[in-house]
Amino acid sequence: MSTDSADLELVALCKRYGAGTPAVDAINLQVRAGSYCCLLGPSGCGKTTTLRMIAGHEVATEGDILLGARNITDLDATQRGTAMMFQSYALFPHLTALDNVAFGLKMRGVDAATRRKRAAELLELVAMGAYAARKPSELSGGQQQRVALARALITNPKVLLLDEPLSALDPFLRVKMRAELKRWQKELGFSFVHVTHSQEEAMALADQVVVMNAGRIEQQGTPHEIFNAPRTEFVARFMGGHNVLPAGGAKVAVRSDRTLLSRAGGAGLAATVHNVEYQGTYVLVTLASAAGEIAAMLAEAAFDAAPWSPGEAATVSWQGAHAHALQS
Ligand SMILES: Nc1ncnc2c1ncn2[C@@H]1O[C@H](COP(=O)(O)OP(=O)(O)OP(=O)(O)O)[C@@H](O)[C@H]1O
Repeated sequence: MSTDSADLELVALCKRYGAGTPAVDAINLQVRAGSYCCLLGPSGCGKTTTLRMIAGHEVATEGDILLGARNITDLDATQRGTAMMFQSYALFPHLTALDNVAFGLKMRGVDAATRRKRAAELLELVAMGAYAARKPSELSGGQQQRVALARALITNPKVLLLDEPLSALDPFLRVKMRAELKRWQKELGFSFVHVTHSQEEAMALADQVVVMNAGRIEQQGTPHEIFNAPRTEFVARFMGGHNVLPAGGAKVAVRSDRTLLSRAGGAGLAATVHNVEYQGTYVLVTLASAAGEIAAMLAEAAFDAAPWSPGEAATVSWQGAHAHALQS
């Protein structure tokens, strides 16, 4: 399998469907060759439109898409060096796994013997050689995903584009296939650009997380950077696991497992416990305060040593080093 990945770059890329707010608003993004990038954001933020412009399924209104040394903005989808894997895998129900995989080469005019040989090699690569003669309805969700991956790989892409590839799977299989996708990406050595609305999925998979909001990139970085130093209130709230709290006329984000509760009063925010939820390793204590709802994740042993009950008054505080100033 060739692994000639290339850097992907989006330069001031825009998509407007009509008057009003653009679906994608002049985004700049670099995805390094051989890396796993997740486009993450709520419904309607423009992530699918961005992916479809990279794939050539949607025309860019303005801006450029560069792949290695080539400007692919206006090229036909089949000429770009990208391949797409869809949410429902989009396998043809009446074709066998082998013919589904071979299909991409048929479209490119490759002769039948060559395309079947190549398709068989790719099915072996994804450990599906034994299922070559089966139709999609005779395969499990995970097996269909592997066939879809082999089908995307047959055109030798430099970048694989994945649109919510795990959302059709049940939660158990989703976690299993997530690990498999990551392994394939490392083994194949080329870039994956994966659209998801799941924070957990992006954190588990990505080298680079790109958080989008209303057509713009709100923040990008490693999962660790995004989770530990959210730059805006949107990112802190969207990633979860943080409280957004007032501090000196500005707002800061503090992780809920670093939010401290005391009965002694002193410096901090006055709050009232309104719910206590046992979660195993942690106990989640939610409180009402003038700054809105606050969540504190207390280690089980700490909670057991001094339990909290609904209705109790508490003072919420945090260490300065654990607070991240947020841009408005
Ligand atoms: N063909 C279209 N015509 C008009 N507007 C569109 C079209 N496709 C998308 N949009 C609009 O562009 C914006 C971005 O849509 P997009 O599908 O990229 O969002 P998304 O982040 O992928 O959301 P989701 O997670 O729901 O798929 C939305 O406001 C959407 O309504």
